[in-house]
Parts: sequence; C-alpha cells; structure tokens
Amino acid sequence: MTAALRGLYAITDTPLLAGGKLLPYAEAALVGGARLLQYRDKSGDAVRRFDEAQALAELCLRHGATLIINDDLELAARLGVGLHLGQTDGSLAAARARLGADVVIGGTCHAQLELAERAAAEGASYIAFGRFFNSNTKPGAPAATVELLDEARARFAQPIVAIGGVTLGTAPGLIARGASMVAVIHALFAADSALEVEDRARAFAALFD
Ligand SMILES: Cc1ncc(COP(=O)(O)OP(=O)(O)O)c(N)n1
Ligand SMILES: Cc1nc(C(=O)O)sc1CCOP(=O)(O)O
Ligand SMILES: [Mg+2]
Repeated sequence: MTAALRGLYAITDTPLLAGGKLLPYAEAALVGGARLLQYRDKSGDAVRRFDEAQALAELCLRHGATLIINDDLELAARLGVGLHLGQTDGSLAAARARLGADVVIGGTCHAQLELAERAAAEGASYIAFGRFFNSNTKPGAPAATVELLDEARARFAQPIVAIGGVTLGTAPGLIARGASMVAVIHALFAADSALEVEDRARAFAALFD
C-alpha cells in the first residue's frame, strides 16, 4: 500500500533522545498521530543503529506509520523501509533503483527549486525544503522563505515537506502555503515526558484535519 504523505513527520535526534527516551518518545509521537518517522542518528555505531532502526520499524508497523532512515541506503535496504537523502548523501536515482518503486524516498532541496527538479526526476517520493525558521537542531542549515512554498506547490506534483524550526506556532503558515508534511524535531521531542510528546503530536496532527 502506498503511504499517505501528509501530516506530521517526526524526526528523532539521538542526543535529544538519549537516556532511554528513543522508543517511548517515538511511540508517543506515533500514538499522537505522526504519519512518518525518520530515524536520524549521526553516530557510526552500526550495531546500535540496526537495533534501534529495527525497533522503530516494528513500532511504525504497529501504528500504521512509515519509517524513514536518514542518510543510510544500506540500512534502509536491510530493513525494507524508506530513506531520506541530503545533497551529499548519495544518488536518489540509485536509491530508487535499489529500494524499488513502492518505498518512500525523500530528498533535501534546501531553498532551491532546481534541486527539487532533479530530486523529482530521480524518483523522489517527496521534496523537502528548509530551514524555514531558526532551528535548535541544525542552526546552520541554509535558510528558506515561506514564499518558496507557493512556487514549489505550483511546479511540483510531489508532496512538499517543510523543515527547520517548525513549531505549533509556525506550522499553520507552512501548511496554508502548501506543505503536505511538517518535519519536526525539537518542538516535538524536547519534552519532559512521553505524554507531553503525545499531546504535541496530536496538536500537530490536528493541523492537517
Ligand atoms: C525531511 C527531511 N528534510 C531534510 C533533512 C535534512 O537532510 P540533510 O540535508 O541530509 O541533513 P541531515 O539531516 O542528514 O543532517 C532531513 N533529514 N529530513
Ligand atoms: C535535520 C534538519 N534539516 C534541515 C534543513 O533545512 O534541511 S533543518 C533540520 C533540523 C530540524 O530540526 P528542528 O525541528 O529542531 O528545527
Ligand atoms: Mg543527510
């Protein structure tokens, strides 16, 4: 079944979710209504990465959501799940050839429509633009303006992901301008409890009703 690419896109962050929070907080985001969950881990610990990604895949299956692996085609291929690639993370076309037609593959396009043209031509399932606001997680990411979304929506059939400093306050403006998904780390997962994550996820998800 093709995944519905609309709604809250939760992205994990290993330092933020250290100390045993990864699985309970990820599950809370799914219970709250996240449709996509990205495993974003910048460590080189292959064993831990496999174990964590496998556990997240089981959670996503249980909650009817789609798991996306950041950066790592081999791990996505081993688990048979989705993949997100940035501009220096390898070829989207090669990933599509390896993972097959039905797997969700996303590409970072920063604030450049030309990058989105290429991502779409290479078979991206969604195109991601950002960062739209100040980001706690990635303050140095290239900046994008919300006006970009108007043009992107007019030009591309692919669902648009908006990322970077997305909060419950900033998300409505992005959705109104055509973002099909909002990708969120800090405003979702920098929370004192799993229950708080669930409440926040529910509030983000309700923005798409
Ligand atoms: C949905 C989504 N959009 C953009 C990114 C950023 O990818 P990238 O530019 O490769 O940066 P890292 O996340 O790898 O640091 C993303 N991960 N997800
Ligand atoms: C991983 C990432 N990529 C970005 C981009 O602009 O491509 S911004 C970003 C961080 C998103 O985290 P937060 O919701 O905490 O700002
Ligand atoms: Mg990357």
